[in-house]
Amino acid sequence: MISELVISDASVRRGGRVLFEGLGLTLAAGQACALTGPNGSGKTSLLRAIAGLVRLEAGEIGFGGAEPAEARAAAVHFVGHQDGLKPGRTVREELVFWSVWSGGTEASAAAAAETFDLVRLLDLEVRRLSAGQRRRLALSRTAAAPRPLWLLDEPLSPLDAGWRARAGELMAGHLADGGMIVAAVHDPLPIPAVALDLGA
Ligand SMILES: Nc1ncnc2c1ncn2[C@@H]1O[C@H](COP(=O)(O)OP(=O)(O)OP(=O)(O)O)[C@@H](O)[C@H]1O
Repeated sequence: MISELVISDASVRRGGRVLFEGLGLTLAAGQACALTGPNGSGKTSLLRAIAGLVRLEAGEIGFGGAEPAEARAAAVHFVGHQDGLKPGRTVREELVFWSVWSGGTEASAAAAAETFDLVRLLDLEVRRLSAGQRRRLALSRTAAAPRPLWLLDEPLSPLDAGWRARAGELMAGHLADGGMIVAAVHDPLPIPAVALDLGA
């Protein structure tokens, strides 16, 4: 279990351009960060750097003393903007795959399907889902296996008003349980969050 995320003096370069430098962020258990900034300012790149998928040019990302590779493998859910779902799998196959892969079980996958109202869609191929249903399926990974740090890239954008509110409740519940969230957003997050603006 990790209980802290500390980013210090971080810089990331992509395509020959420095996206940000000298960036710092400290999150404790129970805290969220709303990452904002114009298109191309580096929000996704920062989430990917926290997940270990993009190399920092300078600086450090620490997980409260845990070994970074282990923390990333066992304590982080990354729900990307491109949600990484396989179009030819059924919702059930996708949910069970991600659940077992991230340390959950078939039973926790079934519970996640209930939580995200996916039960009637379980036999449908992912390619047939609407944008909001796809996002609910991607977000259901967070319920299928408990992991303390959620990295969410525009988690609410395709969701309707009811699901935005429900996602806010689920995020608030995660924070109340001592979890942490870093979410890249263009609209305000429906939970209290530290603001980090890459466009500032
Ligand atoms: N693999 C790559 N090679 C070259 N440039 C890249 C690569 N990945 C991202 N970039 C560039 O880095 C910049 C930041 O991209 P990023 O996706 O992090 O921005 P963002 O703030 O999430 O944008 P948006 O709000 O549009 O989602 C963009 O100019 C993008 O073209």
